[in-house]
Amino acid sequence: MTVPFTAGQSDPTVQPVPTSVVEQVDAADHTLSNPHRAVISLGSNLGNRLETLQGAVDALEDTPGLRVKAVSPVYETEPWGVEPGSQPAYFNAVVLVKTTLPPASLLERAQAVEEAFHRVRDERWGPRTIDVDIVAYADVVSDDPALTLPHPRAHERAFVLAPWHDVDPEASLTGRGSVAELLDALTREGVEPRADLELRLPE
Ligand SMILES: Nc1ncnc2c1ncn2[C@@H]1O[C@H](COP(=O)(O)OP(=O)(O)OP(=O)(O)O)[C@@H](O)[C@H]1O
Ligand SMILES: Nc1nc2c(c(=O)[nH]1)N=C(CO)CN2
Repeated sequence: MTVPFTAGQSDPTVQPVPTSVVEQVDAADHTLSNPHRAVISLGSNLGNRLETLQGAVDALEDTPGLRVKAVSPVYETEPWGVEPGSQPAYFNAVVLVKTTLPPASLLERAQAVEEAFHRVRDERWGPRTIDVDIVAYADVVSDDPALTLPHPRAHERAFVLAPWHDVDPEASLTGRGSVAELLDALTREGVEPRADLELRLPE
């Protein structure tokens, strides 16, 4: 007669799992069952800007583990950080999402969406068909250059804060203060709402 091993007792093939591994698995499980809010900024100043922004919203919604909860109005904005008149005007918008993806996977997905719209990277702040930036992910603060959170320049960009404020007037940017106050401190010149245009919230 074979006597089965009693779990956790004398089976020599069962090795103890290190506490660090248990903690990592628990953290991953927690993330999976606990969606986080994230704020994503979209910008386009080449090609059919509205169509591209809508394509990016739809591609985000098609991401497993991500739901788009809100889409902001569209703004037409002067290019920020470059010589005036050197680039076409942008369309900008912000989307609020809930996601079970960890921050690094969300960035990967954002970059895949940029690639799908043939975003070319040559000069810093060069014109682009689409830019997908992670403005904030829950209350995560990170100075990792590959993914800095919140986005290190979001607090000084009215083209991010104005649409974000429209969809979440109570929002705050971790470590910086309320979006409403940050926006008050900036000029809105060159950041014009385009009430004649609209992005659809995917069904
Ligand atoms: N919060 C963030 N969102 C998106 N990319 C980030 C973030 N933090 C760091 N990065 C890194 O920044 C790198 C450059 O990104 P990108 O080319 O989109 O910059 P940019 O949009 O031209 O400028 P900016 O960062 O000022 O918006 C990316 O490869 C990415 O790894
Ligand atoms: N108006 C505007 N200016 C920019 C934008 C943008 O989305 N809108 N994105 C940049 C790099 O992320 C640099 N400058």
